[in-house]
Amino acid sequence: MELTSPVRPILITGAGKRIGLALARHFLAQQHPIIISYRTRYPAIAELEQAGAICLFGDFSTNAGIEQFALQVKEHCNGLRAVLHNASAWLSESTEVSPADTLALMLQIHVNTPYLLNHYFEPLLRGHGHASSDIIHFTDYVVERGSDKHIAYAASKAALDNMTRSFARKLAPEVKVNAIAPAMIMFNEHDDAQYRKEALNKSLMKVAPGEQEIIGLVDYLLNSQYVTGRTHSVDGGRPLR
Ligand SMILES: NC(=O)C1=CN([C@@H]2O[C@H](COP(=O)(O)OP(=O)(O)OC[C@H]3O[C@@H](n4cnc5c(N)ncnc54)[C@H](OP(=O)(O)O)[C@@H]3O)[C@@H](O)[C@H]2O)C=CC1
Ligand SMILES: Nc1nc2c(c(=O)[nH]1)N=C([C@H](O)[C@@H](O)CO)CN2
Repeated sequence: MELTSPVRPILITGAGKRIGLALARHFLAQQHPIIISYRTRYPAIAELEQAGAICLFGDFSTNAGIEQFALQVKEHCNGLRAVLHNASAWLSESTEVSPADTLALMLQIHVNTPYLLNHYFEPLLRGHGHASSDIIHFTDYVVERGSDKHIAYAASKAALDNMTRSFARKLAPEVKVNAIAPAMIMFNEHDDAQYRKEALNKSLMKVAPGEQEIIGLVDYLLNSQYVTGRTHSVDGGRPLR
């Protein structure tokens, strides 16, 4: 993509699989330029490259890795339409990883990464007019109720939720900043039948809706001229169970 492309790309982190990949395919289908980060080079990365996406390696486990990715992005564009902070790891407390390391890993991907990338990309998001750019933080339903098995994960997502309001105040009115707080959207391959049954029973709607539910909300937020600083739940009525 030419640096002078009139259409600013949408940046999606962690877009090699699942929700991030579905978002990447969605915007490519709309002929909107995208830049994605990947850590593992899944087969889908080649598909995205062939479809015209700029796919950049990004390992956010260190601050140096975050900076390296940000500098690569700046070499490929002189403006951004949106930054979708999708990259995440759903770590539970376990005997294999110490509590200190679990907390550090969760804070690194869910706090350090969006915090630093928002600062690196501010100049690329600003300067394009009123409500012309967006940041979307992907948080989680557990921000509002906690989790006894994913304590560090929930705490890090709660920090990300708070940063939504801070960055909304800092960057308005040029840049809107919102959070999407999903509950069960899609299972992981290793989820067994019993887990799936129990997980579906936790919401009123009793389904795992899939990526399209998130895509529709992202499109709504990108098209809004007014909505900012808010967390948008996608939880099937789970709080009401
Ligand atoms: N799926 C669901 O039902 C729910 C999802 N969410 C949130 O929605 C978002 C998307 O969910 P989902 O698609 O399931 O996400 P995944 O768990 O599939 O992870 C998304 C991507 O994040 C990347 N990633 C993880 N750690 C790092 C890192 N240190 N550096 C760079 N990339 C990294 C992974 O790369 P790699 O594969 O190479 O490790 C992966 O491709 C997440 O923020 C998640 O927390 C919230 C609630 C429910
Ligand atoms: N990074 C991820 N975060 C989360 C995932 C996931 O697969 N990757 N999955 C969930 C669950 O679906 C949970 O919402 C079920 O109650 C949460 N976060």
